[in-house]
Amino acid sequence: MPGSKIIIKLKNTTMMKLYKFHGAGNDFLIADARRDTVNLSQEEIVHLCDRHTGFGSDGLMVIGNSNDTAFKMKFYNPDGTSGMMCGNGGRCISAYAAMTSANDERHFVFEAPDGLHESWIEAGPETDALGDCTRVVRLKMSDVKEFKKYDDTSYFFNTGARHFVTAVDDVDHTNVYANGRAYRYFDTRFAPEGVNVDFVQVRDGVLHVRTYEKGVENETLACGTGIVATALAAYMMGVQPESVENGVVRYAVQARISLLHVEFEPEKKASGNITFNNIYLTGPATYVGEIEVDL
Ligand SMILES: N[C@@H](CCC[C@H](N)C(=O)O)C(=O)O
Repeated sequence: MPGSKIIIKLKNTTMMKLYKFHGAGNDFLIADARRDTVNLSQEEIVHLCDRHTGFGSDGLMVIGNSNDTAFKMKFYNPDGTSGMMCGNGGRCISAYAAMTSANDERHFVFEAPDGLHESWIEAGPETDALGDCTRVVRLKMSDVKEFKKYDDTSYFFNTGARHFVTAVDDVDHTNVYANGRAYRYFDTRFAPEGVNVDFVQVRDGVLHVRTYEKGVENETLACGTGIVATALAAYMMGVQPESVENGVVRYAVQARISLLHVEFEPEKKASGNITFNNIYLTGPATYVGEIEVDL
């Protein structure tokens, strides 16, 4: 298997492997319940994801067997909360499924918290000088049937996870941590669950986005459901897409360290409502290495 390998044996008992991936810098630990017995408590998830006292990640996923699809994905935030979709997680778990498949499979249908998803390995695997191994993964997201407009530059979308998207004049100098926390914790519009917050600025036809993620309670380097929400909001704000072909709208979205693409088909209903169908998120998913733990 390509990628660097770190084996950490804490005690000499039964071990569970965890695979470290990142999707555009949004990093995850993956446990494989198809092979190992995975029975993690919330406390253990919080510990594993902790950047100081654990291994560190923006979330943990469990890949499991499914009766009807290639696999089942369960996602946990680093605070142990779950029940939502994770876009970059969906791309990373697809890269992991490809990496562990017998015949280098490149297309998957899988179950996730918000329903069925389909993914394709579009390019790779390509190993870099550090031994990290990247695949370009295209992920079909759930259609979005409803959203909320607050004003011309701010929208709420549920793209599998809850997102508030707001346009800013200078995203590089936006205080994502302070402003994100203010919306997440103190804005009654999003209570009691809270919200992820995406700050976007359009520059040279590209959406530059920075996201405060709830559950991480900080800025992450990218957030897949947030990148999708940002592209849908940009469409509603009248931002010129990178292309429109046969009804398919495409935006380029620059997260902190990677460029991703979002495609979708907007549909205007007789009621005047707009829905977003056939939404795809495409970007890199990188295998970093594996660790072996006992808890
Ligand atoms: N990073 C994820 C989103 C994870 C869920 C989010 N933190 C929440 O609590 O809603 C992505 O790539 O979509």
